[in-house]
Amino acid sequence: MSQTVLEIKNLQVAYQTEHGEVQAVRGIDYQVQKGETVALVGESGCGKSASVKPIMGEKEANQVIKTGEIKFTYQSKTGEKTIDLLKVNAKVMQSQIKGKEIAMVFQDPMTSLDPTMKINKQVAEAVKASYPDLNKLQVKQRVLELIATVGIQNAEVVQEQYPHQLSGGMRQRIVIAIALAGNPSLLICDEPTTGLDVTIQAKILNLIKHIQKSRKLAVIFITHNLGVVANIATFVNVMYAGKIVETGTSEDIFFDPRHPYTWGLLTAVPDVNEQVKKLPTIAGTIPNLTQPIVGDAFAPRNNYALKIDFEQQPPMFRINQHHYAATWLLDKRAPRVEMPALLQTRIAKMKGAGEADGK
Ligand SMILES: Nc1ncnc2c1ncn2[C@@H]1O[C@H](COP(=O)(O)OP(=O)(O)OP(=O)(O)O)[C@@H](O)[C@H]1O
Repeated sequence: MSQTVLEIKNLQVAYQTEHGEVQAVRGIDYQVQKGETVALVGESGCGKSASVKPIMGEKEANQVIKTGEIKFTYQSKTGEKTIDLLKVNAKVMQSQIKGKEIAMVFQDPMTSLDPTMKINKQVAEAVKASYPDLNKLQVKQRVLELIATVGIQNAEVVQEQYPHQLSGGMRQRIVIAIALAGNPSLLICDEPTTGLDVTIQAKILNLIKHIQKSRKLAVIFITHNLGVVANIATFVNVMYAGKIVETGTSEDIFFDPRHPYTWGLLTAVPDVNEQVKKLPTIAGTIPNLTQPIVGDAFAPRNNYALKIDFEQQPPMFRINQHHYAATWLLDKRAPRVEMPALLQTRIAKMKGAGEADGK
């Protein structure tokens, strides 16, 4: 039986600026179940972070929640509880939810770690914040356990070091240990591997996958690089200009993508087997979100756009029970359009490799 940990309904977030109101999140809906990883993927500025900050109760002075619900279900001291995170007061958020039930791992570990404090002290603070009744020895043991949980073998040595003495990958492991200190039910990872070199990136991704599986965590994984989530996401939500434009399982998105924006993102993922001098990028830029958007926000950059794309917002067309895409190309009146040849070749190769592996 699946258990819904997070349910977001019609979330709309704007920012007030001197140039007008930026409609950063224009109505998104999705759920995260226990033991699932949901990826939010899209170019910079498409609203990934803006849609996730309200989950953590983060509120910039110019942020306005236009409407929506963020239902979070967790085990409180008195049993299972469902709350709307948009309605929880800041004190409860700080004392009971943030860093405890919901934890976050950011891109740059140095912004999460205190450069002047030894690792053991930083992990211990996180442990004590969630378990104030533990004695000194219990805290010490828990710190070592957490450091070992994130795959650090010489925990005794590492815990005595300062962040600058560790590599980027090790620092990110410590940030993950701190995030796990309160035994959260939801972990939000915001570009956790960006900036790390490819082999370290793969190791951190494996670690997150392992932790997610062994603890049956619900994970939201934010990235601009679709390639990163291929092996860890249960579901992928592709975001563009503040909306989810395609949603499906990893298999749906990687083997049967339907939105031209998803085609663009997939084409931009480097393929180690292809000798491409310059990676194709999606031409053009995201729209100005202070101006009203008519039709499909992606239409001006979409080589496959139909006349109606410039006039009417496409609905989410159903492809299968969990795969939907908002593109007029899926309307039964639309001409038949094939995805770019490069992508077709890649998918055929991936399918071939999968079959050869017996998958
Ligand atoms: N505090 C703010 N004030 C004004 N505009 C903001 C603020 N934060 C975000 N925005 C705008 O909201 C839109 C969505 O930004 P957001 O940071 O959510 O995008 P993102 O997809 O997370 O991008 P990135 O990958 O670069 O973090 C962008 O147009 C951005 O400029």
